[in-house]
Amino acid sequence: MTATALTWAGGLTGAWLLFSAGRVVYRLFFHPLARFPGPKLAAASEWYRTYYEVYMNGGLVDKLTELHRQYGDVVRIAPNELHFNSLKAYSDIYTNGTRFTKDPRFYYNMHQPECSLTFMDRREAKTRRDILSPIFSRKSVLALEGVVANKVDTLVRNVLAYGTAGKPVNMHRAYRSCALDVVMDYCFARDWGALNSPNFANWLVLTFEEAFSGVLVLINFHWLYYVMVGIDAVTMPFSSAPTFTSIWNERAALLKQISARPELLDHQPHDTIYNLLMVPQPEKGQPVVPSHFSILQEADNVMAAGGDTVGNTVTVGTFFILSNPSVRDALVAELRAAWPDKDTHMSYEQLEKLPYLTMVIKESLRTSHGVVIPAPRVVHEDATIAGHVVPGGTSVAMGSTFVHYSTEVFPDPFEFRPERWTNRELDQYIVAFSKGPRACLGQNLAWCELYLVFGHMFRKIDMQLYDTTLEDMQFRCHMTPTYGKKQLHVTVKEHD
Ligand code: HEM
Repeated sequence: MTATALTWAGGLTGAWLLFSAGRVVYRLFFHPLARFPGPKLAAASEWYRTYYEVYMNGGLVDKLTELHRQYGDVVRIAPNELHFNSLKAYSDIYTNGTRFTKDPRFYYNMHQPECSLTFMDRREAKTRRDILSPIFSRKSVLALEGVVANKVDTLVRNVLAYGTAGKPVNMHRAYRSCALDVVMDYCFARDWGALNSPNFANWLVLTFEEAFSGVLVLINFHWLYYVMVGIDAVTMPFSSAPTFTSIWNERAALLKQISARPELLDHQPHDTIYNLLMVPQPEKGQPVVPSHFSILQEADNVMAAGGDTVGNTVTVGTFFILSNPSVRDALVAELRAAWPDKDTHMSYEQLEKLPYLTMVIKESLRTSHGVVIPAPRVVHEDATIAGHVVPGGTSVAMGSTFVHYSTEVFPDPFEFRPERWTNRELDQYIVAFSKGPRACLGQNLAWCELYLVFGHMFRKIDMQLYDTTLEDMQFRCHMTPTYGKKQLHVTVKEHD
């Protein structure tokens, strides 16, 4: 290197160091959030949050619990971000009437910017929700209940086969296979067949298992996405193994066919999301058909949103029911009394009327949390959240665990106690589906799945925990909770 080049390099490094030091001083003393409590390192740099999210492998939520104990109900967790811990704050941030929008730092970096989950513009988000809502309405779910019931029958049959063979079953994968098969059929009229894969180890179930643990890495180091796409493009021609890209390509080909021959939409076994997305609906704000890129992203989104979440809820619920004999006995007794002959049909609407089953499901949602990472929202103009005046431009959030473990409403929050739900006032504190204008769009479908899976599994199968302890249910806080490698295993035999 020549002397001139060295001088330039030294000068640029010096300028960068000076700029960085000035920025830290600004953030610590002059930034609009400087008056909020929290660790100085968090106020100085985004790397603090990244450290806990990525290097501590989904450890941010545990750290936030510690920080709230130290600093109170609001903590500055990054130069421009606040995290809250109070019931009032949750309602101020997320419920109806909020004007806050999704934070691009988080949602844009998922690299799916044109789907219901990630639209940041409120109008675009509302339009897409209005378009998709009919397929996820209670009416549609009841009309397509057979799709769900069919997968649940396969789940029960295939799980029982392990009992006949005298082998334990990986229930976490069995449940996630069921949820994936439901979403594939319900949204795309496609028989995916994950439930028929040996050991419930379908490649897509395994891929999601890996992908959910990696979401926070991708959000923090978003350039990695392009590396992954590049690797996929180079390796795909030499491999016959299916990937996300192959599903994308297959769907893209289907969209082309539908565009050329819209009558194909009438020849599916039942309506799918394409019936709603592939036609103009000006009255709902969709004057023209969205781009294929956007429709493909939506397809990926519902596929991801519907599998892991339902699977986690039934896994966690099953573990706690089996660990608490009094809960299991009460649930089985209720199901037997209402459904003496298990070979007769039992519908979603009949199961919904069972009070103990309903309380078990609510407790399972509370202890599995839905999306566990605090979902960040941007405050555009100065706003008051739980009595704190928050300057416009700030990113605010509150994770679902902070509601679900609040001792104010849930005494002994780490205990699995379905009876607590006899108090219907508590229903407002189930936030597994989030709340307000961006709450889960698929929650009617999710409730139907939860009733049918819990109802049929516990009426028809006698399960015992196999080599699974409370320790295996400890989760890391990635986007959804992710559990250890051992996973929930049970031994099974048929109930009479
Ligand atoms: C127990 C099951 C489920 C839970 C706990 C759950 C939870 C959630 C949560 C917490 C959100 C908000 C995420 C955020 O604010 O970033 C969400 C959004 C969403 N969920 Fe679910 N979900 C479940 C099942 C499903 C199913 C079965 C589907 C559809 C097949 C679905 C589709 C969606 C969609 C499309 C969104 C985006 C909504 C928007 O941003 O406007 N979910 N879900």
